[in-house]
Amino acid sequence: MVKFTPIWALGLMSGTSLDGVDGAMVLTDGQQVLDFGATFFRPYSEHEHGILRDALGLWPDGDATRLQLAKSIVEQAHADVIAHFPTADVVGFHGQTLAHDPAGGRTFQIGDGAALATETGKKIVWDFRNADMAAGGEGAPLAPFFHFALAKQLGGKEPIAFLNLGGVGNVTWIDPRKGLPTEAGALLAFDTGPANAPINDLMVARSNATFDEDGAHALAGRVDTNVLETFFKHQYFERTPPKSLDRNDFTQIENLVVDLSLDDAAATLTALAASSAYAAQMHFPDDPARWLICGGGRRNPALMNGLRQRLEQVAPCEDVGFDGDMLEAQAFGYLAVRVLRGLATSAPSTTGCSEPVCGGIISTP
Ligand SMILES: Nc1ncnc2c1ncn2[C@@H]1O[C@H](COP(=O)(O)OP(=O)(O)OP(=O)(O)O)[C@@H](O)[C@H]1O
Ligand SMILES: CC(=O)N[C@H]1[C@@H]2OC[C@@H](O2)[C@@H](O)[C@@H]1O[C@H](C)C(=O)O
Repeated sequence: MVKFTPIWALGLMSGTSLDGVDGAMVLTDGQQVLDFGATFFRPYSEHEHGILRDALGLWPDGDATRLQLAKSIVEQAHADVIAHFPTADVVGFHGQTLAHDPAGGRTFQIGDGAALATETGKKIVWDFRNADMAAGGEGAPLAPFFHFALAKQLGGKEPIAFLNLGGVGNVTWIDPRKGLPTEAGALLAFDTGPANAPINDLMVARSNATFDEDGAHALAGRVDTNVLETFFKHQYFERTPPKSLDRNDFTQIENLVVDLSLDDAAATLTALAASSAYAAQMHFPDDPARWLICGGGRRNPALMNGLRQRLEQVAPCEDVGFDGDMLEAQAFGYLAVRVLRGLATSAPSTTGCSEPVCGGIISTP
């Protein structure tokens, strides 16, 4: 392995739930993760959230006014976060995904990294997904190489899985006995299905809340097993990975629960999210010895109960010392350093690209 000097990278992530921008520092040489640093969360105001929500689904040739509004909110919010980290050597800027269509070979993250470099005076690595798509990949998920580094750090000898429960769920299966993430059999990664997005959409449509806090509604409701059965007829679950989703790929689920009470609908959508993770397992080479859960869904006891009923050895990633709110942001800091060093950020087993890809644009101030 070539030796690189470790640097502090700031990773920035604005996820599909549109709640705000996560920023997290990670010390890395692009291979090992040597330390974690400070973190910061900059929420979107209700007004900003509304504008971003309104822009979801737009492509670059969409309504220019809505796009411009969303773009300036995303860039300003990220500049605010960068200002909290004057010591960052480089910034990994994911941007905000507005639309993702892997079958059509296109993905769209809003936010101009070159403009951000000029504004903040920092070296910015951005546009992580397009090179992977150009090489025939899904463009997502991209956190798996970071998950691999974390699994190596844990030092276990058995396969483990990281499950991220954001708006959409994504999983990385890892064999930590392999030396490199690009090695055959080291990784398998893909989006599992809907996670929090349908639950949030239900709450927005039927209550004054934006999410089912602590799974209160789901815990009070009953799961409709007929809906579960209908849902799992969707061809996505059978499809061989790698595969990825757009946040809005499963919006028709709302129709499946329209006749249920709010509590029963929440219970059913929460069970769908848990069952999607279970369905993922059939694609793994081996059952993992442990499932480490990250993302906001790990705070939902109904969802965690659902996972524990279906899977062995489920634990929030805090149990092994990781920060489940910041893992995705840290991942993009880590990937930024890999891009600086010319190392791969995705592989055939993580996105379906034809060969390992080093994806990302480097913009200097
Ligand atoms: N206490 C809680 N109870 C229930 N659900 C919660 C709780 N805290 C967070 N969540 C859920 O987690 C979501 C946020 O998760 P997260 O921040 O991981 O999403 P994201 O990073 O935007 O999404 P993605 O990973 O898909 O890009 C919230 O919208 C909510 O649905
Ligand atoms: C296109 C896009 O932005 N996808 C996100 C989204 O949010 C979760 C899931 O869908 C995952 O595929 C990805 O994010 C994570 C950070 C990833 O690329 O690993």
